[in-house]
Amino acid sequence: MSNLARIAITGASGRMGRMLIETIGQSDKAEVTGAVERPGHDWIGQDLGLCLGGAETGVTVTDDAATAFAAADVVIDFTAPAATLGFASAAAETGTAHVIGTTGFTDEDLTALSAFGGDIAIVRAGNMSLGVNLLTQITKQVAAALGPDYDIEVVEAHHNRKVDAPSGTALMLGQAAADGRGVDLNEVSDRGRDGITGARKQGDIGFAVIRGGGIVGEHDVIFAGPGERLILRHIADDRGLFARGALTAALWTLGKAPGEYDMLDVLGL
Ligand SMILES: NC(=O)C1=CN([C@@H]2O[C@H](COP(=O)(O)OP(=O)(O)OC[C@H]3O[C@@H](n4cnc5c(N)ncnc54)[C@H](O)[C@@H]3O)[C@@H](O)[C@H]2O)C=CC1
Ligand SMILES: O=C(O)C1=N[C@H](C(=O)O)C[C@H](O)C1
Repeated sequence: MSNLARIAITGASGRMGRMLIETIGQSDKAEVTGAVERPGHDWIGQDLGLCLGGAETGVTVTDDAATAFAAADVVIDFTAPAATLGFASAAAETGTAHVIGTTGFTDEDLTALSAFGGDIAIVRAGNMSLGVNLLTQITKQVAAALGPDYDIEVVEAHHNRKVDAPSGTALMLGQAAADGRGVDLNEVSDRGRDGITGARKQGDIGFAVIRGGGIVGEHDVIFAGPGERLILRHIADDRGLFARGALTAALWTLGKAPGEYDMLDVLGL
């Protein structure tokens, strides 16, 4: 019997699904034992390896999440909010830990997800990279140090296939800035400017969004103050960055008590 952690991948054919399968394939600590796609997808019923243009793996792509999860130690899920809510319910039923990279949740979705943290270990982060999670800590520190005459703006850029905005990462950075200032992000965030907007309101945290080409993910936190600007920047060069973070999180969940965790817990930041 193998000592490898058994991992089920949802959204197996997606950009992140493929990257996760490649990353886990190179790991000596884990193996892909399940692959889930949405009902009606071409890959359902086919061998995962053949779908990816490689050798047969013995893993059949399925739309039956519960069966795939029951045979896994942990699920890694980068799909879409509605799908992830369903997967959290299935993972809670099968007692399988759930690593969530999906972004674009509403506050109601997040409340619903929280309930499953009573049954299983859930790690959720809008960005699984070490650099961004470190940047949230730095952003909080800088926001706490600078007064309200430093305007905070979060600018993010992503590829033209991304469906949610602002990005999960931008929201993490905005939350960190709000935490640093001791304010409620919902009360100060300015997420859409168009037309005669009036002057900027002091204390707001603004978000701006760029979509184009194949940009993997870029984030700036700008502190624009009297006579100077401080800009904190993260650039992701390669999606493998997120997949490696997700695998680290998946291995970290093994033996963990039920609860809601994030990458700061995983990385010990
Ligand atoms: N937290 C992080 O570090 C990162 C998060 N993301 C997030 O991950 C998510 C996915 O991103 P991509 O892979 O670029 O998107 P994608 O569109 O390439 O892939 C999504 C996959 O999910 C599948 N899917 C959708 N509904 C499903 C269902 N009900 N059952 C099974 N499969 C289903 C789709 O068929 C598709 O294969 C997005 O929310 C994105 O923002 C992406 C990169 C890094
Ligand atoms: O959709 C993406 O691609 C990414 N999504 C995440 C986000 O919304 O922040 C993380 C990363 O920036 C790539």
